[in-house]
Amino acid sequence: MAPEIVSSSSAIVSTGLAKAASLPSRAYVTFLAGNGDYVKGVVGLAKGLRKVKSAYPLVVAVLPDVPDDHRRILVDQGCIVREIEPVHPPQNQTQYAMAYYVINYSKLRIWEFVEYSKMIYLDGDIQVFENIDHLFDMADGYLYAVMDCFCEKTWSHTPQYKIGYCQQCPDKVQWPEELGPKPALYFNAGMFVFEPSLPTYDDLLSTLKITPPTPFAEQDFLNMFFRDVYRPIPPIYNLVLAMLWRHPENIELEKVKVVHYCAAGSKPWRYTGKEENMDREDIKILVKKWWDVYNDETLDYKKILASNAAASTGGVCVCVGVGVEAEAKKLKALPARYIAAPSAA
Ligand SMILES: O=c1ccn([C@@H]2O[C@H](COP(=O)(O)OP(=O)(O)O)[C@@H](O)[C@H]2O)c(=O)[nH]1
Ligand SMILES: OC[C@H]1O[C@H](O[C@@H]2[C@@H](O)[C@H](O)[C@@H](O)[C@H](O)[C@@H]2O)[C@H](O)[C@@H](O)[C@H]1O
Ligand SMILES: [Mn+2]
Repeated sequence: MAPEIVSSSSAIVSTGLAKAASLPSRAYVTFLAGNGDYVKGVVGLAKGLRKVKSAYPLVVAVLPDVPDDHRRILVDQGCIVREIEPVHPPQNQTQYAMAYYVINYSKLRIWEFVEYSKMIYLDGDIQVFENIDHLFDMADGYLYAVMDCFCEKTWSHTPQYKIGYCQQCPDKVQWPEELGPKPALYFNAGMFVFEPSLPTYDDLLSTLKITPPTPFAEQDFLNMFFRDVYRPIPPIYNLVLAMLWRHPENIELEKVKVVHYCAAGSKPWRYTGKEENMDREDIKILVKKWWDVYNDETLDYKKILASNAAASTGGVCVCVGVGVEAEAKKLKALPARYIAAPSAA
């Protein structure tokens, strides 16, 4: 039987708490497809956000093919599970950089989550090691994201790769005039700060219908669509791992807050250390850091619920869920009606 989709209770808590304290309704959001092992990435992300005491919940946009047991796991970790319909790009002969990228167009559904005024999208293969809630306070009207790197083989189809040009070091190889204007700044779509909006959502989907797909699928499309409102933020907010060997001069690892395990072979839950660059000491440290959070049972939502319930006295708020406990502390005790716990399936 499908688990109770928690958005009813946790959303009440998060929006209820927001209304109670007139906090803007904000949330982190990630995307989960299939019945494979990416669910481990999302569990790790939920626990990571809890460890850094984020004040906002984690919404998980799941495709219909995400099985009930995986949804239950996410609900039990305090996530707000929202089912979305897939988004299919126009029929095409495009060779995607990775064949599975075609499912990533479904990320576009998150612009429809207008119960939130601002959201931070994070891929399921991302971990947040330091609190980034302050990014929600950046000016409205823009899409904020970290610039990508064009130096990996995944970019070998592009002119910039062929001439050795990368926006991370624009002076190393000058962009030749004969290739036309220099490419606009290009962001990695594994992490971005955005504002859900129905007009934008409708515009995204109608524009997609007439846009021939390209190798980086929805990432290319989002860069084209938001080109005029994209604002770069520092790489500490989305360390694309390839930066460690492609542009080490741009990275101060000890200052990095968010790590994106997107390099081939770097997904912690699949890590063998055998692929190129995966035997680097910094990669081994980052993979261990991910596992330390994933295996930390004190970060399990259910354990927090149980210890809160034991500690709570009548009338004191037991507001839990990814992020709301921090919010609850801020708001002091609220009437017991804000007790949040996933309703039984
Ligand atoms: O089988 C899959 C493949 C991808 N994803 C989601 O789509 C995102 C983008 O894919 P991925 O991170 O593998 O792309 P990369 O950043 O490595 O290019 C993942 O982080 C997941 O959130 C998923 O849920 N299941
Ligand atoms: O569907 C396209 C994907 O494109 C991006 O991943 C790429 C990109 O970062 C390249 O620059 C790297 O070389 C490559 O390794 C990495 O996989 C996003 O991380 C992902 O969320 C998703 O949008
Ligand atoms: Mn990713």
